[in-house]
Amino acid sequence: MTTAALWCVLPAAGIGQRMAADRPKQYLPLQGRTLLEVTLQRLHQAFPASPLYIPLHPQDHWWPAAAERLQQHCPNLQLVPVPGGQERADSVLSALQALEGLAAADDWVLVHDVARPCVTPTDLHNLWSQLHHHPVGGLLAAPVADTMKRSDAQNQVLGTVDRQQLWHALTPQIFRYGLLKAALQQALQQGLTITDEASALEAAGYQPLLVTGRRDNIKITHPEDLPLAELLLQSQQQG
Ligand SMILES: Nc1ccn([C@@H]2O[C@H](COP(=O)(O)OP(=O)(O)OP(=O)(O)O)[C@@H](O)[C@H]2O)c(=O)n1
Ligand SMILES: C[C@](O)(CO)[C@H](O)COP(=O)(O)O
Repeated sequence: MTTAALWCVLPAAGIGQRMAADRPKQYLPLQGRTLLEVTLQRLHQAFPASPLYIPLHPQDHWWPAAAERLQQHCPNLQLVPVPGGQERADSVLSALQALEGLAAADDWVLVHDVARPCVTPTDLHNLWSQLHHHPVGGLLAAPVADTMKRSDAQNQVLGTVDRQQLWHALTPQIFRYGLLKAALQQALQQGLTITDEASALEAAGYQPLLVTGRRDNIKITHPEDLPLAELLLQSQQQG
C-alpha cells in the first residue's frame, strides 16, 4: 500500500491592510525574526519532509532575504515560491496549479495562513493523525465560547444565536489534493466568496471534519495582535 504524500501551502501574498504597517504584516518582527519565518519554521519542524509552497505578492521584495535566513537555519527546507492572486483563495489555487503533475489526486495538501505563527506542534500533529485516513479532510477549529448576537446594519440586536455547534474556523486546513483543486476552481468560477478551503469543499457538497484546536492559534490581523502573539509564543516556550 502506498502512503499519500503531504504538501504544505502557506499563503503569504496579502498586503496586511488592516495591520496598517509600513510593510506587509508577514515581514514584521516577531521573536527577533519575521512573522513569516516563525510560521514557516513551525510547519517545517512538524513536517520536515514536506515541501512548502508559498504564494507571494508580485511586488514582494522582502521575500529573498527572509528565504535566505530560513535556508541558513533549516538547510533541508524545500521552499517553492509561487505567484499569489487577488484574493486568498486565488493564491491557494495558484499553489495547487503549481503542484500539477507532482501531486497525486489522493495526496494531502495542508494550507496554513502565514499570519498564524502561534500554531503548536501538538495541534499540527493532532490534525494530521485525526485526518490522514479521512476521505476528504478537515480543519482545526475552536468552539465559540461567548454568547453570540446577530445585529441589523445599525448594530441593534436582532437576536441571540445558539452557540451550540458553532465554531471558529482556524488553519491549518488539510484536504485531498484532487478534491480541493476541483472544489476551489468550481467555487471561484461560480463567483462564490471563499474565505477558507473548507468553504469550497462545503459548496461542492462535502462535509469537512472539525478538529478541536487551541484558541491561541490567532491570526495576526490588527496591530494589537502582534504583541499578543509575542506573549503567546513566550508562554508556549516556557510551558
Ligand atoms: N490575495 C491574498 C490575500 C491574503 N493572502 C494570505 O492569506 C492569509 C490570511 O489573510 P489575511 O489575514 O486577510 O491577510 P491580508 O490579506 O494580508 O490582510 P488584510 O485583509 O488586512 O489586507 C495571510 O497569510 C495572507 O498573506 C494571500 O496569500 N493572498
Ligand atoms: C482562513 C481563515 O484564517 C480562517 O479563519 C480566514 O478565513 C482568513 O482570513 P480572512 O480575513 O477571512 O481573509
